[in-house]
Amino acid sequence: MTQLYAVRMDVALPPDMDPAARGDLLAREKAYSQEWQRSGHWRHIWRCVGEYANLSVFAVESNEELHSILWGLPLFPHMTMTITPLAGHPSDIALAGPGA
Ligand SMILES: O=C(O)C[C@H]1C=CC(=O)O1
Repeated sequence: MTQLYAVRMDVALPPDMDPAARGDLLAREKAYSQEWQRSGHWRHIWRCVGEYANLSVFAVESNEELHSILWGLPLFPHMTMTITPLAGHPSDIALAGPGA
């Protein structure tokens, strides 16, 4: 069964990182992220205003699958992550039947 997770990723790159290496890393990160978005596993990605951070929603089959996707991020060694498993909310009108 598909499970939803909110993942906040905070990025901290070394300030003295070589600009070419930084550019290559970010290009690989973008390609990897967009591949998982196209597959439907990475449902949303939002920039956290004023921060080098994003808030993303993943749809995966297991903790292990999410771990594998996150572990593969080229930026993973430079990220701190906060992961929140999501459950349906009883007040969500999208989950209620007609007339509820
Ligand atoms: O910019 C970021 O938030 C970090 C990272 C996550 C996906 C991506 O393309 O970059």
